[in-house]
Formats: sequence, C-alpha cells, structure tokens
Amino acid sequence: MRLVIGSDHAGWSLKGAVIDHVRSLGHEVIDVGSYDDKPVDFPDIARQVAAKVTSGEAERGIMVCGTGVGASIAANKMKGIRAAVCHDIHSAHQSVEHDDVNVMCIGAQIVGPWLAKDLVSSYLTAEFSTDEDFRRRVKKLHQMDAEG
Ligand SMILES: O=C(CO)[C@H](O)[C@H](O)[C@H](O)COP(=O)(O)O
Repeated sequence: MRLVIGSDHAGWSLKGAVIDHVRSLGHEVIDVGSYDDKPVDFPDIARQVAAKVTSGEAERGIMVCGTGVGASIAANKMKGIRAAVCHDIHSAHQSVEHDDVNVMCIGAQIVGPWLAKDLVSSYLTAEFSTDEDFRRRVKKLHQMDAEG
C-alpha cells in the first residue's frame, strides 16, 4: 500500500518511528513533513495528507500531532476524508472495517512509539467490510460531503 504520512512539530519525532515501522511492513511512504521540531500549523500538514489521499496518490494517510485531535478536525474538513483519532487497537481496525477511515490520527503526547506502531499495524491490516449496513452508512457520509 502507498501511504502519506505527516505531522506537526509536536508529532515530528513520533512520525519518524511510524514511518520506519510502516516501511518495515513493506509499504511505500510519502512523507509530507514536518521535518523538524520547528513550530508548524497542523492544518497546513493535514491538508497535504488529505490531498494526497483524495487525489489517489496515496491509498490512506496517517497524521501525527500532539493529541491527534487537531489533525483529525483539519483532515475531516476535506471532502472524501474520513479521519479519526485512534489510540486503542480496536478503534484502529474497526474504524476502517466499519467506517472506511482513510486518515488515522495519532497524538504523540498521548501514546508512545510502541503503541503507535501497534495502532498502525492494526490500521493497515484492516479492510472496509462488505456488510451492507456499513456500506450504507458510509454512503451517507459521501452524500454529506456532496451536500457541502
Ligand atoms: O495537538 C495538537 C492539536 O490538536 C497540536 O499538535 C499542538 O500540540 C497543540 O495545538 C499545542 O500547540 P503547541 O504549539 O505545540 O504548544
């Protein structure tokens, strides 16, 4: 899978560990920064992550900020993005299986690198369910996007 991964200054260090882990699992990574701990506004990076997903350049995205909250709010502003903060293993896979989440957000001030790697593994192995209930609900999300 090709993934786009981004962070702000608060998530920069954890982003490095996440990228190494994703690559070790055999996935391709587009790293859109940030590239150091110089303060940067999370909406600017979340926009880049979301754009690569909506354009199809990346199948899914991962965004790391301090809490994951700002990143998820920002990414969800973009049409076609279903972003969620996932700090537990169940949410990391169920968010894809039921809700077709395409940007997972992690808070570097909340979880450490070991849990982050497990969250990422769980997210990447999950697939959107073919169950018609889940498909219908996500279709309604697409309709909401279209309505603006
Ligand atoms: O968590 C965040 C947004 O939800 C950000 O990554 C920042 O950590 C947070 O906004 C605090 O900002 P600061 O400039 O790092 O103090």
